[in-house]
Amino acid sequence: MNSVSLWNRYKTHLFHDPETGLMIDISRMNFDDGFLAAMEPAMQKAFAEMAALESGVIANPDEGRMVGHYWLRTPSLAPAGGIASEIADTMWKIKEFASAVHSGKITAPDGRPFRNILIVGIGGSALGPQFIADALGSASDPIAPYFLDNTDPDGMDRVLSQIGPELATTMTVVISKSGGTKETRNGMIEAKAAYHRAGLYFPRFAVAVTGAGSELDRTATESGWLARFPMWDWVGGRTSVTSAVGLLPAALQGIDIEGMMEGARICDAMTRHTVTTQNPAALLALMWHHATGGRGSRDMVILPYKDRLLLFSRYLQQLIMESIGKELDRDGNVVCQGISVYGNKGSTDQHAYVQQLREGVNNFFVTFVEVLLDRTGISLPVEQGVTSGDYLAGFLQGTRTALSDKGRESITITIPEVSARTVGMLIALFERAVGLYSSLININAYHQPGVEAGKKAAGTVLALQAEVIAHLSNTETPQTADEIAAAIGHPEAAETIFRTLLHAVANTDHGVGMERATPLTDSRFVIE
Ligand SMILES: O=P(O)(O)OC[C@H]1O[C@](O)(CO)[C@@H](O)[C@@H]1O
Repeated sequence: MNSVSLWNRYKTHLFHDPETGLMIDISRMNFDDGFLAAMEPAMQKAFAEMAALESGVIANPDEGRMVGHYWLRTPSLAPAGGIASEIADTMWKIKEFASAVHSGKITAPDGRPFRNILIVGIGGSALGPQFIADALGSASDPIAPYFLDNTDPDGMDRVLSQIGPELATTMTVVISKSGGTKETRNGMIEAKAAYHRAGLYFPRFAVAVTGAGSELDRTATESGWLARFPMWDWVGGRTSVTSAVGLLPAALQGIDIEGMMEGARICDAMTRHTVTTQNPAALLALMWHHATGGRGSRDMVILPYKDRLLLFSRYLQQLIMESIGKELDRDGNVVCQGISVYGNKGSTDQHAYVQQLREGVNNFFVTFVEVLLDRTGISLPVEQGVTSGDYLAGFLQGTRTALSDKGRESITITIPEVSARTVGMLIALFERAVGLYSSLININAYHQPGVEAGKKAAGTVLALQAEVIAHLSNTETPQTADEIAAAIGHPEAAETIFRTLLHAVANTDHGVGMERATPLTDSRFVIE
């Protein structure tokens, strides 16, 4: 297509919301004239399903749950039963708590103001808070955020040593919807031990965000933690960023949570529109369908040209892949759906993998995120009449054109600036796009049965490890993995036992030693 035709296509398909400045450009997606019309009945069905979801039907039938993240921004939409007042009360409590911390009404036990928060959580209980903290944080924030989002001991040591003696003025916020996630439980135990080593009484520093009656909730109640905030079963982990999960850490950090909620609310209203071309989330969902054939045949590359949006792709990776990546459709057919999501930021990635995007395997579509405002204040020229920001904008346009010239597709989302409002808007935009797309491909976007398999298998490995250690404790003869497996009655588990013992040998915790052999799998293990 020549540049005049492309310009016409751009003008025809550009979505622009004058109130927020949000723009969605789908002109560089190569759908043909009939595509939108052909998809219209399916899209209308998706709108109807979305309206039913928002009205409180059981939209997640496998778990028997309503799906209510949109209510968080507009509580009046919630069905009767006290949900609206719970949402409002929690918002009020978050703001009160944060302002009491900022004003010094709530202090660390030694009377000094809290200076840091250590957020312990994983998946939806960490990715949203991390994205917001990085996108909207600044050096002048009253409180600095740190995260434990894994059960990696060295990772935890690194974060705790960064905090160092400031642990005495660090509040720990443990976030887990289920309250039983092992990685988060382990992070909490390690954090608690760090306070103990520093002579500090953990409950006076600890806050929980979790479901009522969960294991974490019970721990927090019984130990008298500083505060508890609720999570509800009608909010999914990956859509929980506008609940206490995302709002509490953000409010403590000093981020404008009202602005974020306003942005999300405005976008929610915009994406309820049932005229497809006036609904930016519907346009995204349709483009995903076009690009991937509705079967995930291409990857979604998220390329924000803004450092502050670096973590957006990681956040979206869970939102999209945990929602869409399903073996079965809603009728029980095996469909193995999904869209792979990756990305980082431009122009940095132009010096990494964009070479392949332009010339290599064409198995992706790009979603550029463009931010019009370069920085607060004016920029210095890096060349005659050209700023660093001009370069960033130029690189985005250049890459978009270079890809398009080679028939590689892209969507461009434009926002005026990175602010609490636009970040809230982006979050709501993709939440809705995921919901609409899941209707188009007939899958339940709100459960995650596949995650359970890995958790169960890990439990089996740890139970086996305990048996192996107990067995080795009762024998002085070094044994191979095969011998141990036979001796404990699990001959089928020799490989798992071998791998578990290699890990045990590398660490001093269990006192396991190894007599190396060739091949390595014939090595013998003993407790020394
Ligand atoms: O908040 P929780 O219950 O600790 O769960 C953390 C994450 O684990 C998952 O359940 C599975 O990965 C996610 O859906 C969720 O965001």
